[in-house]
Amino acid sequence: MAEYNRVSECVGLITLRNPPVNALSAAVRQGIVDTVQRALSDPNVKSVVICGQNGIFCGGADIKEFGSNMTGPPLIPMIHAIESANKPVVAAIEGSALGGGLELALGCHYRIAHSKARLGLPEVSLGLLPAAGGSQLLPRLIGVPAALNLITTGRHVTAAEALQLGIVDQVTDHNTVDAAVKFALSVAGRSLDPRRISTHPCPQQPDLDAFFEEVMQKVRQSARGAIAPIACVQAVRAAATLPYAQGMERERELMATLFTSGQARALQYCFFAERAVGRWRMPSGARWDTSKPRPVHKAAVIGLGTMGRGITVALAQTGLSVIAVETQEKQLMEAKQAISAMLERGAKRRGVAPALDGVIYSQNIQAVADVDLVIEAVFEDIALKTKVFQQLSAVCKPGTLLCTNTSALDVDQLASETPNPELVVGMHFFAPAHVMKLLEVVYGPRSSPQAVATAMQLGKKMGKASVAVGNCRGFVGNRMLKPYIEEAFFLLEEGATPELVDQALEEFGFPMGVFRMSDLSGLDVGWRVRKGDGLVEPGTASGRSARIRQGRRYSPLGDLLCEEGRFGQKTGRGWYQYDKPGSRVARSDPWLHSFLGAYRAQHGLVARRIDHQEVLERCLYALINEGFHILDDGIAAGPEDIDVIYVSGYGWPRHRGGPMFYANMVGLAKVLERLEHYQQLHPEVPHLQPSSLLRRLVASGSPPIHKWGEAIKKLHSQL
Ligand SMILES: C/C=C(\C)C(=O)SCCNC(=O)CCNC(=O)[C@H](O)C(C)(C)COP(=O)(O)OP(=O)(O)OC[C@H]1O[C@@H](n2cnc3c(N)ncnc32)[C@H](O)[C@@H]1OP(=O)(O)O
Repeated sequence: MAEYNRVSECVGLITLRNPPVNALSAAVRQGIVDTVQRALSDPNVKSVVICGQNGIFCGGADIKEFGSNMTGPPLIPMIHAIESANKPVVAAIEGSALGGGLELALGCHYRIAHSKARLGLPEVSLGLLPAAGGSQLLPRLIGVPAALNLITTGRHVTAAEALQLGIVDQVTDHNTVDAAVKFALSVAGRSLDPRRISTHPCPQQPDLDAFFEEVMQKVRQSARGAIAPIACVQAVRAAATLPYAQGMERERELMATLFTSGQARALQYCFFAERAVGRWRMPSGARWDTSKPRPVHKAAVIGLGTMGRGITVALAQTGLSVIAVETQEKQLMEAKQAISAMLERGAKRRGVAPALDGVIYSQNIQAVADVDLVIEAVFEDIALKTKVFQQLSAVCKPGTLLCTNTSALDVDQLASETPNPELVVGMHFFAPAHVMKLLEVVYGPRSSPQAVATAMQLGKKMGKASVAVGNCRGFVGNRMLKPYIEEAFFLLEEGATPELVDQALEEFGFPMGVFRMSDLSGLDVGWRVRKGDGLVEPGTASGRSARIRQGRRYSPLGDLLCEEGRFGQKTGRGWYQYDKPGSRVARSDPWLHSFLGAYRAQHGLVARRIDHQEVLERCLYALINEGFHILDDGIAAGPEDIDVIYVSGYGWPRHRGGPMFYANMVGLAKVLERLEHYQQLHPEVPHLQPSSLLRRLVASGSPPIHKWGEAIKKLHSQL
């Protein structure tokens, strides 16, 4: 797990070998301890180089070990032994040096990095802090503000930035190990005292108390309830104020609290879930590892409204050539300007040239004749989309994949209007499409595995968290959102205010509660959908019967606000009021409160006191319950798919792992009991009726989330 060789006669070369990322498993740690000892005791060795095999230095501690009893030598004494060695130790950093990997490098006396390497202390994103000395060493090396920035955000820096910050001593474009060996030879015999970071004083920070108070306030605000960023600040403060040994003790104490926390479990679950969704599978048995994607060199986007523009940018930024089609001349001109501006801004941010020449604009759908894949993003109207699909089928070369960016329409129905339904999939982007991480790849019963594989691969290229899901109304994300929003409306009828509901959800960790979100996205969006579903009626009727539509409880509150022209931020009024249309600062609106009072009186509803717990239970458990229906229906292959969708596209707080992980943490029996409780109180609300899968999982002993897949298979086979 760590190989030892002597090179250039007097350099001991230690190579970490633990594919794919040389994580510091027990065996690797043991290997390092043994090989360092060997190098230090070999009189022929004058200096030592540590590197990793296969172009990656080290991805840090082995995260898979965290859930089990840790064995093998601990990291901290291992790193201290390297630092206190009497021969120079040089880290040769290729690929990544992350977390414990960077801490290992900080224990070395010198660091040489390849120009393409990335370095960072991302422990915070796993609910932890750099507790192998990173929180104490990095501030001593690069100063408190820079170290705080890296440690509290977990961001990875390039080799160039690492050099500028003083994390590495040299950057090379050539063979890093060769450069490190040469360097190691050049420093052999030099005094190592100045190179031992733990002995450095932490650079002075003026107005220390005020500085840390301000940092803590900012971090608390952005953490939205996450505890690790706060512990990271506390640990760095210890580095700035305490001698090294005491700082290390503080680091250990803080880590002890984080290590066993539910948040750390949630965040580590997210890490693996994001990787697991790439291993997609369909109910037909088709899978990621047996389905070969088609090459996509040239793509097209049809319809250049907000979504089409974002999709064009996302595609062009991957280096594809894109034909962007919009039939309306004025709209095409506006889109061209907007897309160019987005590409320029993105390129500036990433320090590259904008891919302006990668996009060709056309008013004519014939221009897409030779593309490999088309993404249709026209107005959400089935007749219009059907017409576009028929045109595309006639125009495109054989084998072109036809993708629709619908958020609600039936992908299978569209597919059935084309001669090659196997080439049709949904690619459901989220606005703004070039920014939002999530992509739902929607397959119908006739979509070919190759079409799904191609869309998934393209999503990955665009940097999206791409999740393959089955076709149903709202797919996964929006289908689960519906009961969540409906419960929020019902809570208003029963006595809550938008402020109360939003506060409960924001304290839970959502960036915005239901109503502030609805004001941002526009109340008219849902109104149009409800009208299409035949749910909207004139608002004059009163009483309970006026609030039962299509046999179930219905709240017309959103419709009534739309009838008043209150569409949210864009009209300056919605669930809140705004200084002017387009303004973003929501203020409580007395009009809305009297409107709610009048509405309750009209319908004979008596307002009661509603607390945060009820808001959370009703909104979140209704959403989770729909998640169980989705699993039972086979629309999502596993709970990880649902959780990745919610964390990357719907603002579910990552430190709570996603809705299904949250249900697992709360306990399935408790979720079931609360749903049963609310269902008894609200029998006319079907979405509070516990899903049969939830009942069956509880009856089978509430298996932990990583065993749900197995349990679901078993339960289905018993049906
Ligand atoms: C205390 C805590 C300490 C001391 C720590 O060190 S905590 C760990 C800190 N390190 C990290 O957070 C790094 C995590 N890894 C990554 O960011 C990336 O994997 C990478 C940048 C190192 C490489 O990225 P990429 O090439 O895209 O590869 P994948 O991300 O797809 O990973 C490949 C497989 O390796 C598994 N993996 C990655 N890192 C670790 C790790 N530290 N421990 C265990 N396993 C790791 C990853 O899960 C992939 O496997 P599968 O899940 O696909 O089976």
